[in-house]
Amino acid sequence: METEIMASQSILVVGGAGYVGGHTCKALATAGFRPVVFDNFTTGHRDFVRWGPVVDGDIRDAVAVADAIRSHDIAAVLHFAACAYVGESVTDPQKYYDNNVAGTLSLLRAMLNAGCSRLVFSSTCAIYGQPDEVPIGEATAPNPVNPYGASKLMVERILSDYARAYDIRAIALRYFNACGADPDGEIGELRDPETHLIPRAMMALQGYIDDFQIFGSDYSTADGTAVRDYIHVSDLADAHVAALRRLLDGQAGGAYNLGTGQGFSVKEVLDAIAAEAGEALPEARGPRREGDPAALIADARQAQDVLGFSPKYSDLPTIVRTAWAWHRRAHPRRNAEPEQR
Ligand SMILES: NC(=O)c1ccc[n+]([C@@H]2O[C@H](COP(=O)([O-])OP(=O)(O)OC[C@H]3O[C@@H](n4cnc5c(N)ncnc54)[C@H](O)[C@@H]3O)[C@@H](O)[C@H]2O)c1
Ligand SMILES: O=c1ccn([C@@H]2O[C@H](COP(=O)(O)OP(=O)(O)O[C@H]3O[C@H](CO)[C@H](O)[C@H](O)[C@H]3O)[C@@H](O)[C@H]2O)c(=O)[nH]1
Repeated sequence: METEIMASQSILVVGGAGYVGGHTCKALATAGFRPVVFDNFTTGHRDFVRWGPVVDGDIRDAVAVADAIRSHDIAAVLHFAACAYVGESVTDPQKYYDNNVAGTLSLLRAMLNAGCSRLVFSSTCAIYGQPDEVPIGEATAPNPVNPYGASKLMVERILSDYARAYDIRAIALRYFNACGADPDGEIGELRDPETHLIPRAMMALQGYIDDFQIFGSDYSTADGTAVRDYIHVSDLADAHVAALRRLLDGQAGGAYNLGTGQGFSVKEVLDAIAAEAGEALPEARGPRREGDPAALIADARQAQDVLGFSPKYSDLPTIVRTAWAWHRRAHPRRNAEPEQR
């Protein structure tokens, strides 16, 4: 019998030069797909593009996206492109609704024009706002408390309306706290400015910031600091491959939480970082950051059941070890000698 050799399918990874998109390109290549990055490099990194070709472009340019889909014979789109700073979304909502919502409408127009109908979308636990109960299941009523979360919820709504009306099938993946770095050390988390707990703590250890603080010690949690569900970026990447396969198999779209179901407090995360680095962090405690809920923990059983989601790297020591290995390279220690005044 003749064996049919399938050419590897090309997947357009919009925002593929960023943190989660970059790791997902590696997972796609490992799984036998050909990732084609489409990115405007506002927050992305050229040296994160390692597993396939790149098209420089903006998702708000529907003609450029449609051209990329046609010229690379794209089978499906993974959509990571967005602005993703919660605080900035409050002070500059226009930027968020323009890039995240209008940008996605433009991307969808390009997909419809070019005949590409499968999409995996990066959503977030921010769509839930400040829910009263954890763990948070997908049926929890969404109630975003900032324009970033609102923009992601709007896109989810658009995707379900488009799925009903047009030939579009989409899976939204609602990540909780993405963290860690590629276990092989190829890429990691690199932003400017950096607002996230783990990279900020590591930048403080390496002498890059001197204002690191624990935001709030008076939450109703075991040690008073806020609790989050930290999910390793490589596990997120694998979940994207699983969601993609489901869509390419012709199965239904939907929305799935991605987390571990286990929460760690800020204090517990910092203790794990100190243990890995062999060095204590400054114990500076500041006020709560506005809009931060006390605890966000995922109920990710639907992702386990439907996508076979089974995190491999999301134990706290592995998260911290991979992040620290990357950060020491991205931010070599500086200011070893205290400045003379
Ligand atoms: N990092 C997290 O903890 C987290 C949690 C939940 C959801 N998300 C979502 O996951 C996605 C990826 O997040 P990330 O942390 O990797 O962010 P990131 O900033 O590292 O990546 C975003 C990428 O999209 C590109 N981009 C932005 N706007 C674009 C546009 N108009 N056209 C083309 N490219 C554009 C950027 O240059 C960058 O490469 C985002 O949609 C974010 O909202 C992230
Ligand atoms: O310097 C810091 C930075 C953060 N924190 C605390 O650490 C916890 C985690 O904060 P991150 O900024 O790392 O993450 P968030 O939980 O705020 O953000 C996550 O959820 C957001 C929605 O609420 C977005 O989806 C975002 O992309 C995602 O990382 C929070 O309690 C925060 O107050 C500190 O104590 N000090």
